[in-house]
Amino acid sequence: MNITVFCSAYSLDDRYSAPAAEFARLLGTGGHTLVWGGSNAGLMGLLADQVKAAGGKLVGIQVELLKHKTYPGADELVLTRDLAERKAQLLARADAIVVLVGGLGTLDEITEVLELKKHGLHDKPVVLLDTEGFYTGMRVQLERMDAEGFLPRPLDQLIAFAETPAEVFTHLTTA
Ligand SMILES: CC(C)=CCNc1ncnc2c1ncn2[C@@H]1O[C@H](COP(=O)(O)O)[C@@H](O)[C@H]1O
Repeated sequence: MNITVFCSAYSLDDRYSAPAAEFARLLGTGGHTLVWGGSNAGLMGLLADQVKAAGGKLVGIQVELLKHKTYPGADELVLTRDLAERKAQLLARADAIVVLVGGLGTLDEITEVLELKKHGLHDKPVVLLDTEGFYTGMRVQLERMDAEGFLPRPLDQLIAFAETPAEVFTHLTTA
């Protein structure tokens, strides 16, 4: 399976980096391909190292403006002109999307993927790994949208929430 992953480009402490590394190992040992932003920075670089060490493949979708941060060992590297084209490629190359902890870049990516899914423009599984309750606030917001009529489809058809890396793969195999 080609799994597109959105996550932080910053180095984070063990509470966040250990579950990300475990997720990456499961992805690699499961024989999957990591499709990601193609960066060597922070959690993105750690993810790529762990997937590679576990025998998985790497497809990087990097953007021209950040090409100096490109991960050197990807099996395939795509260079896009701008962030919009990169987001389109990250989605196009995915069989499923997994979201780990991240900042504004991650929020931008997950919002676009959910908005397109809302409109029926794709129907790929989206799983959010909610490490350390990092996404509690976003989940509360999404559940309120769901409960009060702001979404055309039930929330659980748009996104699944996992608390552990193993649970992410349970969602992906039953999706
Ligand atoms: C100087 C530095 C840290 C460079 C970061 N270099 C980057 N290289 C590739 N993709 C990125 C980069 N920064 C953000 N992104 C995109 O935005 C997300 C991370 O942004 P953030 O840290 O969540 O907000 C990633 O999923 C990725 O697709």
